[in-house]
Amino acid sequence: MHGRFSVGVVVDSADRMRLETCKHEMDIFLQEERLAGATLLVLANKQDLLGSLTANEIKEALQLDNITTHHWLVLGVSAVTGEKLLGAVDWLIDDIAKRIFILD
Ligand SMILES: Nc1nc2c(ncn2[C@@H]2O[C@H](COP(=O)(O)OP(=O)(O)OP(=O)(O)O)[C@@H](O)[C@H]2O)c(=O)[nH]1
Repeated sequence: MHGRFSVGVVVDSADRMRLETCKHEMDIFLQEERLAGATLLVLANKQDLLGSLTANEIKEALQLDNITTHHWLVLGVSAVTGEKLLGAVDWLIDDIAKRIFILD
């Protein structure tokens, strides 16, 4: 099921301390009624920094596998190198396109 929104969350993959807060905030906003059916794009940013958590580790830390109410994708990106940013945009366009219905 697709709702009207795509929600993007940018996570600082080099900041382990903040992940707990991030998970807590996500748990809260995913319960919002207006976001029912919204898709969730998690950008695990700062992949260029040595020692940052991988996209898979971010997925584990945020327990994304437990999210059954929303379609989600986690992508390891870097705002500095541009790594995977195009992939993120592609996914968003694809996701939005699924909501376009042509009535005739
Ligand atoms: N190496 C690297 N630095 C980045 C990346 N994205 C943002 N930054 C830098 O990180 C610094 C802090 O930016 P952010 O973490 O985006 O800022 P923020 O979360 O709004 O601010 P804080 O609350 O202070 O963490 C800035 O100097 C950015 O240029 C990235 O992908 N790689």
